[in-house]
Amino acid sequence: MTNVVWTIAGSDSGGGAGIQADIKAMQSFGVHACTAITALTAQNSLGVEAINAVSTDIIESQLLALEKDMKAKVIKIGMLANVQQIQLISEHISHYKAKWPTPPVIVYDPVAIASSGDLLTEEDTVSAIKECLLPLVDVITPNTHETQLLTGVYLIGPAAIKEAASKLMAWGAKAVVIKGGHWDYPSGYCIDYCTQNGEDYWLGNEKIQVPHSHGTGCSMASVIAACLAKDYPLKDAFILAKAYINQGLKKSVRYGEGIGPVAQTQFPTDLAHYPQVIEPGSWLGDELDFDVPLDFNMAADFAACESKKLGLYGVVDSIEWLEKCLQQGIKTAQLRVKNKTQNELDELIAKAVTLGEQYNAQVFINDYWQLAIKHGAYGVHLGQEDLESANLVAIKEAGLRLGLSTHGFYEMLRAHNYRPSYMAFGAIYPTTTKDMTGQIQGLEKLNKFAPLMQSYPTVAIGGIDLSRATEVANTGVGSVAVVRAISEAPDHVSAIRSLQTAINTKHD
Ligand SMILES: Cc1ncc(COP(=O)(O)OP(=O)(O)O)c(N)n1
Ligand SMILES: Cc1ncsc1CCOP(=O)(O)O
Ligand SMILES: [Mg+2]
Repeated sequence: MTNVVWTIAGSDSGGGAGIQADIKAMQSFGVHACTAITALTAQNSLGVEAINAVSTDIIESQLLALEKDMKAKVIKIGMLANVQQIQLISEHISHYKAKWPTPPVIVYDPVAIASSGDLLTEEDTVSAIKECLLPLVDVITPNTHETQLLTGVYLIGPAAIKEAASKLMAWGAKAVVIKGGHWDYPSGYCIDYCTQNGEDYWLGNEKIQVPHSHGTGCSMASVIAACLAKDYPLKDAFILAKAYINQGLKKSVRYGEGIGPVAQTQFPTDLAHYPQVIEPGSWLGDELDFDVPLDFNMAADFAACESKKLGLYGVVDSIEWLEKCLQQGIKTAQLRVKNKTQNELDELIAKAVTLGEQYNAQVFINDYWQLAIKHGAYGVHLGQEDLESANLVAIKEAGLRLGLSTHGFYEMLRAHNYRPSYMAFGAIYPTTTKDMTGQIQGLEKLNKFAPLMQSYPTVAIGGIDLSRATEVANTGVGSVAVVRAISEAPDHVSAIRSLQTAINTKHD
């Protein structure tokens, strides 16, 4: 079942949208696409000439064949041509959710209007969608026209987008992605919105002005489905889908005389295709009426580290261990202490700073940025949650370096807004040092993070030991951060030497 995704959708004879787009987009993200076709549309780049809904019997035969042998981890639903089809699909999905050992995740792209402006579904379908299908949907991905059609909310601004999403969730959808390709708010920009578990995510970039955008909606939903099948969190799937579409728009070419298809490419590896994570205080944040953040929260372009490659990075919880690491020639280290009193912290951090200077090493202080500033530390390491509370302006003005933790693509792009001194990716492997449940990234993702963030010094952390150090370094990440691989080693001197050798050893 791993990585099997079904698409239940209409065929587009022009090859740009529908089933044809879905298969190609899913393929680009390394999942296997199975299909159940709901309509045989006759269309080309100029418009839709016929719809030709497939009978419910024929749809059902496709679903039964797949269910027997190729159960899906994620099911993406696209064009449903009439009420009977909506009812049939809803019945089957209810059955899968109740009976399959692992219930499938349902991504519903409520395809209603083709990019040519033609209606693709009968007009009486909206109430059937709300009553039968939405309660079964994990992620719904309408564009702004479809959102208006389903909710009746006229999308005059961000508050209306949120209101419409709330309606979709009140009808049962667990999460909502509203695709902003047709929105033009603010003018000249493309803004997309996602909401899940009470969190809002907004992405934006300048509109890519190309005529060939046919299939962008289907492709975006398909990439989301594929990424969910690969266990990416929705916010990461959202960002990757948007980057994939941006890349496809830039690479699109003319086929036919009208609106040609978005190009189906590959995993986006160029940062230029990625959208901006919109945060309070940014220009787009202001346009979207985000609450203005505290002044001290807005800072970017932190002091640079000595070199791009930080090498073996020892993360320690005592002054004794810090000195042992520095004595063995480690040049990047972090004092990461928890549960100490203010007086203890003051003394520890002062000592850590002195040791760093003595050994000419880059010693970062985890969490305690005020004391790091007070004692003139080399730098501080902060987590994503600290970004809202730490005085980033004071850290920057004091000339301290800033290292930021990231767990996934969304957090990485968010961290990029601050232009930190280095970017850390974790947890790469399971670890017992810290509870990282649901946040294990693995080597495949690290292989994507490191080149995307190649303008920064990069650090990998979490579960790295001698047996894994070389494969981690081979991703191109410039530093390997470890806790237990040093502190729990029977002989820390030889452990440090072996780790140093392992991360400097490239093999194919
Ligand atoms: C190099 C490096 N990367 C990540 C972390 C984790 O920092 P944070 O998210 O602030 O979590 P805690 O360490 O405070 O538990 C780190 N410390 N160092
Ligand atoms: C602090 C931290 N942040 C992400 S994983 C981790 C702990 C890494 O410890 P270890 O190297 O022992 O797995
Ligand atoms: Mg921290």
